[in-house]
Amino acid sequence: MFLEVEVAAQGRREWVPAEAVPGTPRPTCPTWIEQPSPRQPLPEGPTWVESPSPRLNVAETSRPLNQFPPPEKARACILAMGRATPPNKIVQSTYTDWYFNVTNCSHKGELKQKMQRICDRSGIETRYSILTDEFLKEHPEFYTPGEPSLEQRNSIFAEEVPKLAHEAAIQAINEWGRPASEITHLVVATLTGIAIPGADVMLTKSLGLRPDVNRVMLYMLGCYAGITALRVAKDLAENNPSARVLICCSELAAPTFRAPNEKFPYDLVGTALFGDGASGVIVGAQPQPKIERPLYEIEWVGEVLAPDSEKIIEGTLKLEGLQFYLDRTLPSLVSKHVGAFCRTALDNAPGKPDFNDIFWAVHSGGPAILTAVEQALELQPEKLAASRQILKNYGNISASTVLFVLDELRKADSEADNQSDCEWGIAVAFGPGVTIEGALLQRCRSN
Ligand SMILES: CC(C)(COP(=O)(O)OP(=O)(O)OC[C@H]1O[C@@H](n2cnc3c(N)ncnc32)[C@H](O)[C@@H]1OP(=O)(O)O)[C@@H](O)C(=O)NCCC(=O)NCCSC(=O)CC(=O)O
Repeated sequence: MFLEVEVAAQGRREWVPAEAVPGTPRPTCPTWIEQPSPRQPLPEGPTWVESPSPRLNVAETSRPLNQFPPPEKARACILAMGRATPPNKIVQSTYTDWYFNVTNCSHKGELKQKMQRICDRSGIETRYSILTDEFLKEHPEFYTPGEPSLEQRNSIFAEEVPKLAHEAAIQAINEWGRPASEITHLVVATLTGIAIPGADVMLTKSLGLRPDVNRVMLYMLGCYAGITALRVAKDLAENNPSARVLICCSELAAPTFRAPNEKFPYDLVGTALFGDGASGVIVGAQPQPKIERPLYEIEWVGEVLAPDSEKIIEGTLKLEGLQFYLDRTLPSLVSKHVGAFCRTALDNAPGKPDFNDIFWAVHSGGPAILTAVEQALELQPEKLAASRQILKNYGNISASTVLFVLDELRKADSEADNQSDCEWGIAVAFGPGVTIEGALLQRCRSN
């Protein structure tokens, strides 16, 4: 315990250990309580009573939770970004025919028309996938109803996830301009399969990182994991002198790929929207002058759970792969809670700017998600141009999406970067929970 005392001779105040101040009672230690011996029957515990959930309104949750570090600490910055996709490009306008054909379901006319309607309204023109004709010929278990495929899927993902992450990481490292051996921490996020050892180990080897690089693996979080990775990287960079954190998000849509089935209409939504892609990001504080060129300073990162929403996005790992349930109410739920969350984030910026005074990197979950955010925040349509462009070119690439949007926004020649005048911005993503996670960023002007 420390007490603030006045140093008499000098008239200033400082913090000293309590025991150094005469007359201060010593803090009492918790007393040891006799426990019943294990042989005695345990006293009956309280029974589990179903209590009404606290029904916290997101707007009412106590904030600020994340106003760390204190201002004198150097903020973490995004120092470089890279992205990668598999070579196989899907053209969305022809996808329905290909999908029903390759899964031997062309006879399911009504379902096929529904899929076509979803694809037409998806806002997507192209996306990327490891699933080619040749691949699916070799792996009929991916679409044969009732055929177990978890083992095959996992062994394929164990190779493909780090492979894609490697490409994105190499781009980021090249842009960063320092050797891979100077990466001190590695944070890897994926929703695609589970491997032991994981993609973090494969990447450490393939990228030539130091064997004592400190690794963190984020499995199965969902689309908000790109921001979670930024949050972890920010903490690591701000609390470890000279740390340089490599983030890799690597996502494939293949875990949920299966033949269309009338019983699971939400499968069609996922199959129409999700694509493959990996993102590499390097984060560090106190950039080295003339070597490192910071892109964004990460001012604040936070997340919040929407109340009573656990069943809105659900994944179930089955022998036939990952079953992903997407409730139709997701866009309206996002719309209900995103405003309070983003206001909290933005209150950390000087002058508390308005939503239309900043740049936006919103997770391109689907056109209905983007419209929900646009309407809830009353954003001018151009504010989500980068998010819509990433959706159009890549689809929803889960955790990588929001990082692709940020990468798009920082490219001065990008069509979507019509917000380069804005100094402050918010990157925000959504996923199971339902979780809203976001970062307040300040654009670095040295670029
Ligand atoms: C799917 C859409 C592109 C469809 O566009 P529109 O809404 O404009 O069109 P629409 O209403 O006519 O819908 C077209 C058809 O899709 C059906 N449909 C829409 N949403 C559905 C759902 N969740 N489950 C089952 N069917 C659904 C409609 O009933 C309709 O069928 P019919 O034509 O037969 O009447 C859009 O609704 C959308 O963007 N939805 C949000 C998708 C989403 O949840 N994304 C987040 C993914 S999760 C994520 O990003 C986070 C994470 O994974 O962690």
